[in-house]
Amino acid sequence: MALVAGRKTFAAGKTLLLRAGVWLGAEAAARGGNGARRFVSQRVLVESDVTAGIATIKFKNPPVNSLSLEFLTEFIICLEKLENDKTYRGLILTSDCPGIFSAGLDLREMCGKNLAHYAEYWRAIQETWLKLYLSNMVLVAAINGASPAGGCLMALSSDYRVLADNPRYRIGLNETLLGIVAPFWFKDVLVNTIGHRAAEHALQLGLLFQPTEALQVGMVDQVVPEDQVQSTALSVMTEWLAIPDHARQLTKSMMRKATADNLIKQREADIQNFVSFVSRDSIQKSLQVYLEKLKQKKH
Ligand SMILES: CCCCC/C=C\C/C=C\CC/C=C/CC(=O)SCCNC(=O)CCNC(=O)[C@H](O)C(C)(C)COP(=O)(O)OP(=O)(O)OC[C@H]1O[C@@H](n2cnc3c(N)ncnc32)[C@H](O)[C@@H]1OP(=O)(O)O
Repeated sequence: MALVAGRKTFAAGKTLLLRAGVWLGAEAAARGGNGARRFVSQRVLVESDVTAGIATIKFKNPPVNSLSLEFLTEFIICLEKLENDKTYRGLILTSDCPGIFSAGLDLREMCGKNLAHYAEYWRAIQETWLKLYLSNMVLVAAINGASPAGGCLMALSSDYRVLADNPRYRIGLNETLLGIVAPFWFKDVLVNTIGHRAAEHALQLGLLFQPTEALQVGMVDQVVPEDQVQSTALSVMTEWLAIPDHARQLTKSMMRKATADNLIKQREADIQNFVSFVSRDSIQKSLQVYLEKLKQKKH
Protein backbone atom coordinates (compact mmCIF):
# COMPACT_ATOMS: atom_id res chain seq x y z
CA MET A 1 0.00 0.00 0.00
CA ALA A 2 1.08 3.55 -0.72
CA LEU A 3 2.49 4.47 2.64
CA VAL A 4 5.40 6.18 1.00
CA ALA A 5 5.85 9.72 -0.18
CA GLY A 6 2.79 10.44 -2.22
CA ARG A 7 -0.63 11.96 -2.48
CA LYS A 8 -3.93 10.29 -1.82
CA THR A 9 -7.32 11.83 -2.47
CA PHE A 10 -10.19 10.58 -0.37
CA ALA A 11 -13.87 10.55 -1.30
CA ALA A 12 -14.63 13.95 0.19
CA GLY A 13 -11.96 15.50 -2.00
CA LYS A 14 -9.67 15.98 0.95
CA THR A 15 -6.04 15.64 -0.09
CA LEU A 16 -3.41 14.40 2.27
CA LEU A 17 0.29 14.57 1.74
CA LEU A 18 2.05 11.55 3.10
CA ARG A 19 5.76 11.44 3.64
CA ALA A 20 7.32 8.51 5.46
CA GLY A 21 4.08 8.04 7.33
CA VAL A 22 3.89 11.62 8.57
CA TRP A 23 0.63 13.35 7.93
CA LEU A 24 1.46 16.81 6.67
CA GLY A 25 -1.70 17.84 4.93
CA ALA A 26 -5.26 18.91 5.55
CA GLU A 27 -5.59 17.58 9.05
CA ALA A 28 -7.52 19.42 11.70
CA ALA A 29 -5.45 19.37 14.86
CA ALA A 30 -6.19 21.26 17.99
CA ARG A 31 -4.32 21.34 21.26
CA GLY A 32 -6.10 22.24 24.47
CA GLY A 33 -4.42 23.87 27.44
CA ASN A 34 -4.85 20.65 29.47
CA GLY A 35 -2.61 18.52 27.26
CA ALA A 36 -5.53 17.10 25.28
CA ARG A 37 -5.11 16.88 21.50
CA ARG A 38 -7.58 15.87 18.85
CA PHE A 39 -6.79 14.86 15.28
CA VAL A 40 -9.67 14.55 12.90
CA SER A 41 -9.64 12.57 9.70
CA GLN A 42 -12.71 11.56 7.83
CA ARG A 43 -13.06 8.02 9.12
CA VAL A 44 -10.75 7.87 12.10
CA LEU A 45 -10.94 10.12 15.12
CA VAL A 46 -7.87 10.41 17.33
CA GLU A 47 -8.11 11.92 20.80
CA SER A 48 -5.10 12.06 23.00
CA ASP A 49 -4.00 12.96 26.46
CA VAL A 50 -0.41 14.08 26.02
CA THR A 51 0.25 14.28 29.74
CA ALA A 52 -0.82 10.68 30.31
CA GLY A 53 0.77 9.50 27.03
CA ILE A 54 -2.50 7.84 26.00
CA ALA A 55 -4.27 8.17 22.66
CA THR A 56 -7.70 6.90 21.70
CA ILE A 57 -8.59 5.96 18.14
CA LYS A 58 -12.32 5.95 17.45
CA PHE A 59 -13.46 4.19 14.29
CA LYS A 60 -15.87 6.49 12.48
CA ASN A 61 -16.88 4.76 9.26
CA PRO A 62 -20.68 4.52 9.47
CA PRO A 63 -22.91 2.65 9.32
CA VAL A 64 -20.89 -0.36 10.54
CA ASN A 65 -17.19 0.60 10.59
CA SER A 66 -16.43 -1.82 7.80
CA LEU A 67 -12.73 -1.98 6.99
CA SER A 68 -12.86 -0.32 3.59
CA LEU A 69 -9.64 0.51 1.77
CA GLU A 70 -10.18 4.20 2.53
CA PHE A 71 -10.73 3.49 6.21
CA LEU A 72 -7.62 1.29 6.38
CA THR A 73 -5.51 3.95 4.66
CA GLU A 74 -6.51 6.60 7.19
CA PHE A 75 -6.19 4.16 10.07
CA ILE A 76 -2.64 3.13 9.14
CA ILE A 77 -1.58 6.76 8.82
CA CYS A 78 -2.95 7.58 12.28
CA LEU A 79 -1.36 4.51 13.78
CA GLU A 80 2.06 5.28 12.26
CA LYS A 81 1.82 8.83 13.42
CA LEU A 82 1.15 7.76 17.00
CA GLU A 83 3.77 5.00 16.88
CA ASN A 84 6.46 7.43 15.72
CA ASP A 85 5.56 10.06 18.29
CA LYS A 86 7.24 8.94 21.49
CA THR A 87 4.71 10.98 23.50
CA TYR A 88 2.31 8.06 23.23
CA ARG A 89 2.81 4.87 25.19
CA GLY A 90 -0.75 3.58 25.16
CA LEU A 91 -3.54 3.38 22.61
CA ILE A 92 -7.22 2.63 23.18
CA LEU A 93 -9.18 1.32 20.18
CA THR A 94 -12.91 1.95 20.22
CA SER A 95 -15.82 2.92 18.01
CA ASP A 96 -17.68 6.11 17.35
CA CYS A 97 -20.58 4.19 15.73
CA PRO A 98 -23.23 3.21 18.28
CA GLY A 99 -23.57 -0.53 18.77
CA ILE A 100 -20.86 -1.54 16.29
CA PHE A 101 -17.15 -1.95 17.02
CA SER A 102 -16.41 -3.06 13.45
CA ALA A 103 -18.25 -5.26 10.93
CA GLY A 104 -14.89 -6.52 9.69
CA LEU A 105 -13.68 -6.50 6.12
CA ASP A 106 -15.75 -4.46 3.74
CA LEU A 107 -17.53 -7.06 1.65
CA ARG A 108 -17.87 -4.55 -1.19
CA GLU A 109 -14.06 -4.54 -1.51
CA MET A 110 -14.14 -8.29 -2.12
CA CYS A 111 -17.01 -8.39 -4.60
CA GLY A 112 -17.10 -7.56 -8.30
CA LYS A 113 -13.70 -5.87 -8.39
CA ASN A 114 -10.61 -6.70 -10.47
CA LEU A 115 -7.64 -8.81 -9.36
CA ALA A 116 -5.39 -5.79 -8.83
CA HIS A 117 -7.96 -4.31 -6.45
CA TYR A 118 -8.19 -7.54 -4.43
CA ALA A 119 -4.39 -7.59 -4.15
CA GLU A 120 -4.22 -3.95 -3.02
CA TYR A 121 -6.99 -4.52 -0.53
CA TRP A 122 -5.40 -7.61 0.96
CA ARG A 123 -2.03 -5.87 1.28
CA ALA A 124 -3.77 -3.12 3.26
CA ILE A 125 -5.39 -5.70 5.53
CA GLN A 126 -2.02 -7.38 6.14
CA GLU A 127 -0.35 -4.02 6.79
CA THR A 128 -3.01 -2.98 9.28
CA TRP A 129 -2.71 -6.20 11.20
CA LEU A 130 1.09 -6.19 11.31
CA LYS A 131 1.12 -2.61 12.56
CA LEU A 132 -1.45 -3.34 15.24
CA TYR A 133 -0.06 -6.68 16.33
CA LEU A 134 3.52 -5.46 16.55
CA SER A 135 2.81 -2.02 18.01
CA ASN A 136 5.20 -0.88 20.72
CA MET A 137 2.33 0.87 22.44
CA VAL A 138 0.05 -0.85 24.91
CA LEU A 139 -3.16 -1.53 22.98
CA VAL A 140 -6.46 -1.84 24.84
CA ALA A 141 -9.63 -2.58 22.86
CA ALA A 142 -12.71 -0.93 24.35
CA ILE A 143 -15.24 -3.01 22.44
CA ASN A 144 -18.48 -1.06 22.47
CA GLY A 145 -20.38 -2.99 19.84
CA ALA A 146 -20.61 -6.01 17.56
CA SER A 147 -17.25 -7.28 16.45
CA PRO A 148 -17.37 -10.04 13.82
CA ALA A 149 -14.47 -11.35 11.70
CA GLY A 150 -11.97 -8.58 10.88
CA GLY A 151 -13.42 -6.53 13.75
CA CYS A 152 -12.64 -9.41 16.08
CA LEU A 153 -9.11 -9.66 14.65
CA MET A 154 -8.47 -6.02 15.50
CA ALA A 155 -9.59 -6.63 19.06
CA LEU A 156 -7.57 -9.86 19.32
CA SER A 157 -4.47 -7.99 18.17
CA SER A 158 -4.68 -5.68 21.17
CA ASP A 159 -3.01 -6.50 24.46
CA TYR A 160 -6.24 -6.40 26.46
CA ARG A 161 -9.95 -6.51 25.61
CA VAL A 162 -12.84 -4.94 27.51
CA LEU A 163 -16.27 -5.81 26.08
CA ALA A 164 -19.58 -4.05 26.82
CA ASP A 165 -22.14 -6.34 28.41
CA ASN A 166 -24.83 -6.36 25.74
CA PRO A 167 -25.99 -9.64 24.18
CA ARG A 168 -26.16 -7.97 20.77
CA TYR A 169 -22.43 -7.31 20.86
CA ARG A 170 -21.22 -10.63 19.54
CA ILE A 171 -17.57 -11.26 18.75
CA GLY A 172 -15.81 -14.00 16.82
CA LEU A 173 -14.36 -15.18 13.54
CA ASN A 174 -17.50 -16.07 11.57
CA GLU A 175 -15.88 -16.44 8.13
CA THR A 176 -17.23 -19.94 7.48
CA LEU A 177 -20.77 -18.56 7.75
CA LEU A 178 -19.98 -16.47 4.67
CA GLY A 179 -18.57 -19.49 2.82
CA ILE A 180 -15.03 -18.17 3.16
CA VAL A 181 -12.02 -19.29 5.17
CA ALA A 182 -10.25 -17.32 7.90
CA PRO A 183 -6.65 -16.80 6.74
CA PHE A 184 -3.95 -18.71 8.64
CA TRP A 185 -2.80 -15.62 10.50
CA PHE A 186 -6.34 -14.84 11.77
CA LYS A 187 -6.37 -18.46 12.95
CA ASP A 188 -2.95 -18.12 14.60
CA VAL A 189 -4.05 -15.08 16.59
CA LEU A 190 -7.20 -16.86 17.73
CA VAL A 191 -5.24 -19.97 18.74
CA ASN A 192 -2.79 -17.77 20.69
CA THR A 193 -5.73 -16.22 22.52
CA ILE A 194 -8.15 -19.06 23.31
CA GLY A 195 -6.11 -22.23 22.66
CA HIS A 196 -6.16 -24.78 19.87
CA ARG A 197 -9.26 -26.83 20.65
CA ALA A 198 -11.54 -23.86 21.36
CA ALA A 199 -10.22 -22.11 18.24
CA GLU A 200 -10.81 -25.16 16.07
CA HIS A 201 -14.38 -25.37 17.32
CA ALA A 202 -15.03 -21.63 16.96
CA LEU A 203 -13.47 -21.38 13.50
CA GLN A 204 -15.21 -24.36 11.94
CA LEU A 205 -18.63 -23.28 13.20
CA GLY A 206 -17.97 -19.56 12.63
CA LEU A 207 -19.06 -18.92 16.23
CA LEU A 208 -20.00 -15.42 17.30
CA PHE A 209 -19.86 -15.28 21.10
CA GLN A 210 -22.09 -13.23 23.35
CA PRO A 211 -20.17 -11.33 26.04
CA THR A 212 -20.46 -13.92 28.83
CA GLU A 213 -19.40 -16.71 26.45
CA ALA A 214 -16.56 -14.60 25.06
CA LEU A 215 -15.29 -14.06 28.60
CA GLN A 216 -15.61 -17.73 29.42
CA VAL A 217 -13.65 -18.88 26.36
CA GLY A 218 -10.99 -16.19 26.95
CA MET A 219 -11.68 -14.15 23.84
CA VAL A 220 -12.03 -11.02 25.98
CA ASP A 221 -10.48 -10.17 29.34
CA GLN A 222 -13.34 -8.28 30.98
CA VAL A 223 -17.05 -7.75 30.41
CA VAL A 224 -18.41 -4.58 31.98
CA PRO A 225 -21.61 -2.51 31.82
CA GLU A 226 -21.75 -0.51 28.64
CA ASP A 227 -21.25 2.86 30.34
CA GLN A 228 -18.06 1.61 31.99
CA VAL A 229 -16.19 0.37 28.93
CA GLN A 230 -14.10 3.49 28.39
CA SER A 231 -13.30 4.08 32.07
CA THR A 232 -12.32 0.41 32.51
CA ALA A 233 -10.09 0.58 29.44
CA LEU A 234 -8.43 3.65 30.89
CA SER A 235 -7.77 2.07 34.27
CA VAL A 236 -6.40 -1.10 32.64
CA MET A 237 -4.16 1.14 30.55
CA THR A 238 -2.85 2.89 33.65
CA GLU A 239 -1.97 -0.48 35.17
CA TRP A 240 -0.11 -1.59 32.04
CA LEU A 241 1.72 1.72 31.70
CA ALA A 242 3.16 1.25 35.17
CA ILE A 243 5.47 -1.40 33.67
CA PRO A 244 8.74 -0.05 32.23
CA ASP A 245 8.32 0.26 28.46
CA HIS A 246 11.55 -1.46 27.39
CA ALA A 247 10.83 -4.60 29.42
CA ARG A 248 7.19 -4.80 28.38
CA GLN A 249 7.95 -4.12 24.71
CA LEU A 250 10.67 -6.77 24.51
CA THR A 251 8.36 -9.24 26.19
CA LYS A 252 5.52 -8.43 23.78
CA SER A 253 7.85 -8.84 20.84
CA MET A 254 9.14 -12.15 22.20
CA MET A 255 5.56 -13.42 22.51
CA ARG A 256 4.35 -12.18 19.11
CA LYS A 257 7.32 -12.27 16.74
CA ALA A 258 6.92 -15.84 15.54
CA THR A 259 3.25 -15.32 14.69
CA ALA A 260 3.96 -12.11 12.80
CA ASP A 261 7.01 -13.58 11.03
CA ASN A 262 4.83 -16.41 9.80
CA LEU A 263 2.96 -13.89 7.64
CA ILE A 264 5.93 -11.59 6.92
CA LYS A 265 7.89 -14.42 5.30
CA GLN A 266 5.05 -15.24 2.92
CA ARG A 267 3.18 -12.00 2.37
CA GLU A 268 3.20 -12.15 -1.42
CA ALA A 269 2.05 -15.77 -1.48
CA ASP A 270 -0.69 -14.90 1.00
CA ILE A 271 -1.86 -12.10 -1.30
CA GLN A 272 -1.90 -14.45 -4.28
CA ASN A 273 -3.87 -17.02 -2.26
CA PHE A 274 -6.42 -14.41 -1.28
CA VAL A 275 -6.77 -13.09 -4.83
CA SER A 276 -7.24 -16.51 -6.39
CA PHE A 277 -9.62 -17.61 -3.61
CA VAL A 278 -11.82 -14.54 -3.57
CA SER A 279 -12.05 -14.24 -7.34
CA ARG A 280 -13.48 -17.75 -7.78
CA ASP A 281 -17.03 -17.65 -9.15
CA SER A 282 -18.33 -19.74 -6.27
CA ILE A 283 -16.81 -17.39 -3.64
CA GLN A 284 -18.08 -14.29 -5.44
CA LYS A 285 -21.52 -15.86 -5.45
CA SER A 286 -21.40 -16.68 -1.71
CA LEU A 287 -20.30 -13.15 -0.85
CA GLN A 288 -23.00 -11.58 -3.00
CA VAL A 289 -25.69 -13.78 -1.45
CA TYR A 290 -24.44 -12.86 2.05
CA LEU A 291 -24.43 -9.12 1.24
CA GLU A 292 -27.91 -9.38 -0.23
CA LYS A 293 -29.14 -11.14 2.92
CA LEU A 294 -27.71 -8.32 5.05
CA LYS A 295 -29.44 -5.73 2.89
CA GLN A 296 -32.77 -7.54 2.98
CA LYS A 297 -32.68 -8.02 6.74
CA LYS A 298 -34.33 -4.63 7.24
CA HIS A 299 -37.15 -5.07 4.75
C1 LIG B 1 -8.20 -23.27 0.65
C2 LIG B 1 -7.65 -21.93 0.30
C3 LIG B 1 -7.86 -20.95 1.40
C4 LIG B 1 -7.28 -19.64 0.98
C5 LIG B 1 -7.70 -18.59 1.94
C6 LIG B 1 -7.09 -17.34 1.53
C7 LIG B 1 -7.57 -16.21 1.93
C8 LIG B 1 -8.78 -16.08 2.77
C9 LIG B 1 -9.94 -15.61 1.99
C10 LIG B 1 -10.85 -14.81 2.50
C11 LIG B 1 -10.81 -14.35 3.89
C12 LIG B 1 -11.39 -13.00 3.99
C13 LIG B 1 -11.57 -12.62 5.41
C14 LIG B 1 -12.63 -11.94 5.79
C15 LIG B 1 -12.85 -11.50 7.15
C16 LIG B 1 -14.03 -10.57 7.28
O1 LIG B 1 -13.98 -9.65 8.04
S1 LIG B 1 -15.39 -10.83 6.28
C17 LIG B 1 -16.64 -9.73 6.88
C18 LIG B 1 -17.46 -10.44 7.90
N1 LIG B 1 -18.40 -9.55 8.49
C19 LIG B 1 -19.63 -9.91 8.82
O2 LIG B 1 -20.04 -11.03 8.63
C20 LIG B 1 -20.50 -8.84 9.41
C21 LIG B 1 -21.73 -8.64 8.60
N2 LIG B 1 -22.57 -7.60 9.18
C22 LIG B 1 -23.38 -7.83 10.23
O3 LIG B 1 -23.44 -8.90 10.79
C23 LIG B 1 -24.21 -6.68 10.69
O4 LIG B 1 -24.23 -5.71 9.65
C24 LIG B 1 -23.72 -6.01 11.98
C25 LIG B 1 -22.27 -5.63 11.91
C26 LIG B 1 -23.96 -6.96 13.18
C27 LIG B 1 -24.56 -4.72 12.22
O5 LIG B 1 -25.92 -5.02 12.17
P1 LIG B 1 -26.97 -3.84 11.97
O6 LIG B 1 -28.32 -4.46 12.01
O7 LIG B 1 -26.69 -2.73 12.89
O8 LIG B 1 -26.66 -3.26 10.50
P2 LIG B 1 -27.06 -3.89 9.10
O9 LIG B 1 -26.83 -5.36 9.09
O10 LIG B 1 -28.44 -3.44 8.74
O11 LIG B 1 -25.99 -3.24 8.13
C28 LIG B 1 -26.07 -1.85 7.78
C29 LIG B 1 -25.47 -1.71 6.38
O12 LIG B 1 -24.09 -2.08 6.42
C30 LIG B 1 -23.86 -3.09 5.43
N3 LIG B 1 -22.78 -4.00 5.94
C31 LIG B 1 -22.80 -4.70 7.05
N4 LIG B 1 -21.64 -5.37 7.21
C32 LIG B 1 -20.88 -5.06 6.14
C33 LIG B 1 -19.57 -5.44 5.73
N5 LIG B 1 -18.79 -6.28 6.45
N6 LIG B 1 -19.13 -4.95 4.57
C34 LIG B 1 -19.88 -4.11 3.82
N7 LIG B 1 -21.14 -3.71 4.17
C35 LIG B 1 -21.62 -4.18 5.32
C36 LIG B 1 -25.19 -3.79 5.28
O13 LIG B 1 -25.25 -4.47 4.06
C37 LIG B 1 -26.13 -2.61 5.36
O14 LIG B 1 -26.09 -1.98 4.09
P3 LIG B 1 -27.36 -1.21 3.48
O15 LIG B 1 -28.47 -2.21 3.42
O16 LIG B 1 -26.90 -0.76 2.14
O17 LIG B 1 -27.67 -0.10 4.44
